[in-house]
Amino acid sequence: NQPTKAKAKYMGSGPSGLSVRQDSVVGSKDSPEQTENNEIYYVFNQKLLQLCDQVPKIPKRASMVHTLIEAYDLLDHVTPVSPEFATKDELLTFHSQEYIEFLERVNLEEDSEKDEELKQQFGLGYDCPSLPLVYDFVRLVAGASLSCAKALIQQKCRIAINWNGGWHHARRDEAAGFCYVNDIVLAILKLKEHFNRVLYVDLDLHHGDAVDDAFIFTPKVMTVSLHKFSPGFFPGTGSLNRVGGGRGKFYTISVPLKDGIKDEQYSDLFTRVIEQVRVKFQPSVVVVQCGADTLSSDPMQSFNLTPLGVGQCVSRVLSWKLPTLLLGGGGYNMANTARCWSYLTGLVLGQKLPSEIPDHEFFLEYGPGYQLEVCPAHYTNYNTVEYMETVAKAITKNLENVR
Ligand SMILES: CC1(C)CN(C2CCCC2)C(=O)N1c1ccccc1/C=C/C(=O)NO
Ligand SMILES: [Zn+2]
Repeated sequence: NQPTKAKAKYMGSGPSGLSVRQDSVVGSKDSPEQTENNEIYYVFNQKLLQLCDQVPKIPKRASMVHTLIEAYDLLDHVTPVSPEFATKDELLTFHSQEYIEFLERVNLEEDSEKDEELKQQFGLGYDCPSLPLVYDFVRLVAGASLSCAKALIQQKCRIAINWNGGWHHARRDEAAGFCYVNDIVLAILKLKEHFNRVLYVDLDLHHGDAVDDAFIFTPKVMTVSLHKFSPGFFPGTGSLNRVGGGRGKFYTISVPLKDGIKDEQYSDLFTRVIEQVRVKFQPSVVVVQCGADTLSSDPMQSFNLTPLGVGQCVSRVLSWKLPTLLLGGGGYNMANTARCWSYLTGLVLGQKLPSEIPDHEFFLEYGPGYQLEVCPAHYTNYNTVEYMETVAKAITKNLENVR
């Protein structure tokens, strides 16, 4: 029961070229407006998939994730919700007017030489190639994460999922690190209006720098980021002594790791840190960025995790039974990213998925084994026991200053 295709009505070309009225229907087509109070909101529509499929470096990833989840019959157990476009005002709660109006203007341009230096100024260029319909993409990605935040606030669900969100590097006034809009900051700002203490957990290979920066001075949002930290590795921030500042000091937790870490060591450290965070911070809502570029066969070739390791961390957070928002993020081995996020969706539903990849449009991408499981690679693990102890002890010490 997919949401019917959002009935987009093009009302002639406005200033941005396309002004679309989005009648998003909630729930299934045969029960419009009806939303059984299901526990799990799953946000998507065809427009969002189409826009995300076009993002370079992750071609068709959005559709691969969605169709694998559908092929495993998981959509029958969630409430599929078609997201609204974020309004310009909603985008402006974090992003600058100049940046947003720039995206609005270049939305329709082909990749012309025009505005070239302007594009550079706003981060479009190398790490963030110009996207066709970039403004529509930004508004719908942000709208999807905001739809999740609103559903959690209105208690329409306890868990909300947007696998097309999680763009943690986007800055207030520029695209960065392949992120064009910071849907995470927008969602947290919305959640913060109704929840006292928001916990943000970033499991992506990369440090969630722009989310950290957005909340570095407030004790209302605690950010915990596990990431690769090594000379020259993007974004270069997230060292152990990055603890936040002002009234927010010690409410930023950085967990810097080395290449080669595997499921057990990763989830053990995560558990040690996050259980202390839970006791000290007592979050009222949790946002988890589940970037899958930590998996063993990701082109990043850095960490050596499998979906089981990521799942152990997500399960730990879900066991707290708090309102929880799950987001996507990095992940450049498309099939393994789809495997990971399908596995996590099954986890949320308490469903064990069969190992055989079900037949569906992208079946051949899962060869030669056509299995759900991801095998660890034979990487050297540079995270010694001593190093892990040092990290855990430093974080414990910092957390003594909280509460
Ligand atoms: C352009 C991509 C995103 C792709 N890529 C690899 C993977 C596969 C081919 C090269 C990168 O290193 N990228 C980046 C380049 C510059 C800055 C940031 C990133 C990635 C950020 C990220 O994942 N944050 O969570
Ligand atoms: Zn990443």
